[in-house]
Amino acid sequence: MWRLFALLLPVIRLYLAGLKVLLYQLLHSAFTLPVLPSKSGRVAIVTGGARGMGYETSRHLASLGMHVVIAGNEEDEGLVAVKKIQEQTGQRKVEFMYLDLASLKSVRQFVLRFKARGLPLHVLVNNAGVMLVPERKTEDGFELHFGLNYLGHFLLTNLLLDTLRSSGRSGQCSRIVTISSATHYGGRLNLDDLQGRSCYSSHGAYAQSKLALVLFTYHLQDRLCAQGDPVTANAVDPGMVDTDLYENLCSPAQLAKRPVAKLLFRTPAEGASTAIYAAAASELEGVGGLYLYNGRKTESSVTSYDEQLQGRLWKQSCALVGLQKA
Ligand SMILES: NC(=O)c1ccc[n+]([C@@H]2O[C@H](COP(=O)([O-])OP(=O)(O)OC[C@H]3O[C@@H](n4cnc5c(N)ncnc54)[C@H](O)[C@@H]3O)[C@@H](O)[C@H]2O)c1
Repeated sequence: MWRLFALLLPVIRLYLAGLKVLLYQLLHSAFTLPVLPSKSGRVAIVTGGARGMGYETSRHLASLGMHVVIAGNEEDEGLVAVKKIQEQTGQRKVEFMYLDLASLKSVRQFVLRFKARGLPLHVLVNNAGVMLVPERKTEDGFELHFGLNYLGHFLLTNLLLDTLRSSGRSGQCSRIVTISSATHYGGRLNLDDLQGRSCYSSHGAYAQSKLALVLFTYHLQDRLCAQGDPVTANAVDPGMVDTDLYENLCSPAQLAKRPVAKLLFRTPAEGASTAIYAAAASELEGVGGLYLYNGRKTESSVTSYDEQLQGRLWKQSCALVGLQKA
């Protein structure tokens, strides 16, 4: 009985968070991006930039003149996306680089290849993600949602920090934009069981990974501030958006989702607008540590502001990915 309850609770929490977002989307129109300044000569990496919101983010940043690196694990899809963006925006400096966030080795290799190019880095969009995948492990043995959505981005960001730092300056900070989700409000972070071994729930695992990304963003911003680095870190909640992310919903939920998505979900372009805003808006110059939803600063969950938890998660994450400095 207790086990059934423990399994159902994360499902209920996730669907409640979803319902709240749908209600909001029913009553409010999508955030409209203001005209953004040219970003010619600047470089961005967008993880999972080949489809969904990542594609829209890559396309928009390229249209602002940025050199965009789409970092993803599906090469064919990535190359098609590059071609489409080049044709639509006229920006030739759009490229695909292989990155599998479910492999720490791949993350390290990606960073080495990127750094070997000698390019600066002004914007890192931690966008890639998976949701509700049946229990699976990453190459390194981590629960997939935690390992890919969170730990992969944790390592990627940390390894790219020196380049972000040296590419930014006062008045023109480099920016880290990390895509979280409203599901983080229902997320629970169990530092003694981050891999969900005691009672696995894909719903709980997804929500936990998205909560971990908010905790990470706030702690990262504090560290950047303390060191006086010209880099900012913000978290973005895109709302509910009609993308392939929902492909792992069970069949009845898929059937129910289709008409609801048509009516109430945002399009990928609408969903990406807050991430693009965080990456490029002049109003956000030098501003970090925010949770942005529908183009505005919003309160994230009470747990996400727990500084002790942020610090403990950071330390544990360093140990898990093999980073020396905690
Ligand atoms: N769609 C929504 O309603 C919604 C709501 C809240 C948050 N989000 C978040 O938005 C982000 C983008 O999702 P989306 O909705 O555009 O979905 P999507 O499925 O269209 O895009 C996900 C991207 O992640 C990439 N990816 C998956 N596994 C990867 C791996 N191992 N290595 C590298 N890249 C990998 C995919 O190739 C794809 O490009 C995700 O982080 C998701 O959690 C989405």
